[in-house]
Amino acid sequence: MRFGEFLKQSRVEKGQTMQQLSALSGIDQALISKYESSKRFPSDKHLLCLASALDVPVHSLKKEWIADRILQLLGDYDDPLAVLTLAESRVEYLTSQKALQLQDVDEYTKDRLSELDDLHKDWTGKKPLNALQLSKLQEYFNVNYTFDSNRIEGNTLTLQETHLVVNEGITISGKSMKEHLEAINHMEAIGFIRDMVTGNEDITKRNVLDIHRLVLKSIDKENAGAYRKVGVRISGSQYMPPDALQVPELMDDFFRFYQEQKLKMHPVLLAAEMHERLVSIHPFLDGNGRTARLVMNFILLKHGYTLAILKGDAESRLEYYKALEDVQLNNDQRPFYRLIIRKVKDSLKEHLSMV
Ligand SMILES: Nc1ncnc2c1ncn2[C@@H]1O[C@H](COP(=O)(O)OP(=O)(O)OP(=O)(O)O)[C@@H](O)[C@H]1O
Repeated sequence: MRFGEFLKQSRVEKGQTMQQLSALSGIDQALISKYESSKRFPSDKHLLCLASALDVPVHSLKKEWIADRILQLLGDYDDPLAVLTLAESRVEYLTSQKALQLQDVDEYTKDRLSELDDLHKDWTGKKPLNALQLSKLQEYFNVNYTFDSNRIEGNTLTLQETHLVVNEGITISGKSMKEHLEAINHMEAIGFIRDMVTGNEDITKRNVLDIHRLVLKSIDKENAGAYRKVGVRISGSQYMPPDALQVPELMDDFFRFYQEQKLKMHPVLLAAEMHERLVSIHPFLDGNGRTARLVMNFILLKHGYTLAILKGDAESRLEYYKALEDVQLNNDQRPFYRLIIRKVKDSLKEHLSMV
């Protein structure tokens, strides 16, 4: 049934003439006639007026209306089912985000969080560290973090080589310019998120784009700091990131979610959640993982935690990807939360052992 037929049926069932519906809804009778013959589609405002005049729930009218608009959009496109399948996967993703609601945290995760809270207290108790000690610690963890984050992405610089490139300015023979730039850029991006913390800044569209711009600086000028305009696939994964057209809106949701949750969620879960949401939207052509890990670490640092480092060896990478897929395909956040909690714990313990 088309929207117009549905409208007409609802009117006839109520025993109303078109004239009566016009009087009750305040919509011109000629226009109602066009709606009923599906020659025109009502605006949202007119949908509300019609629903109230006919005493039917607005969502039932809206549902028919949307179905018709989709049909109109598909037109004579030669593979409408492919479009609908794609749209369906997006709907699943959006509903799994539960319109910005979070599923309850399970007992096991709560227990792990409470262990973290104790370690966090111990770490806070060590502050303030003296300036030299602090800069040594930061240098050590910045290099380790850069090494592993870039290794996940396929960079082949070793830990030692990463140190030589970023701290000594040495060029490693046999390694590409891109690999050198990735290391240098990542160090700069860590400096940027640390400055954001010092400057009491927060997650905003501008800051996230700036982080991404730094990650791809001098590597991909065209895409650095810009949302993608084309579709992407994540190799080896069944999960399909959303269509490029949806990226700006999903990113607006991402920032809105942060604003709504930042004072409610446990900071470590918030950091994990923002990480997962960003890589699932996959707003960039490249550099999504590195940017999302930097965003996560910004949130951790902002709340007095230390850098959480996801390792780049094959086994750890697999666990990381599998945990992401559990959220994306099975709507199960637990493995990803637990992975991040474990990484934050390892980092706090290692920091504590060094002071
Ligand atoms: N289902 C998934 N399986 C694997 N990776 C996923 C999945 N969903 C999202 N991702 C993210 O995609 C990232 C890869 O995307 P992209 O190549 O754009 O990022 P990158 O920063 O260039 O590389 P990398 O994150 O590997 O360092 C992964 O690191 C991971 O964070």
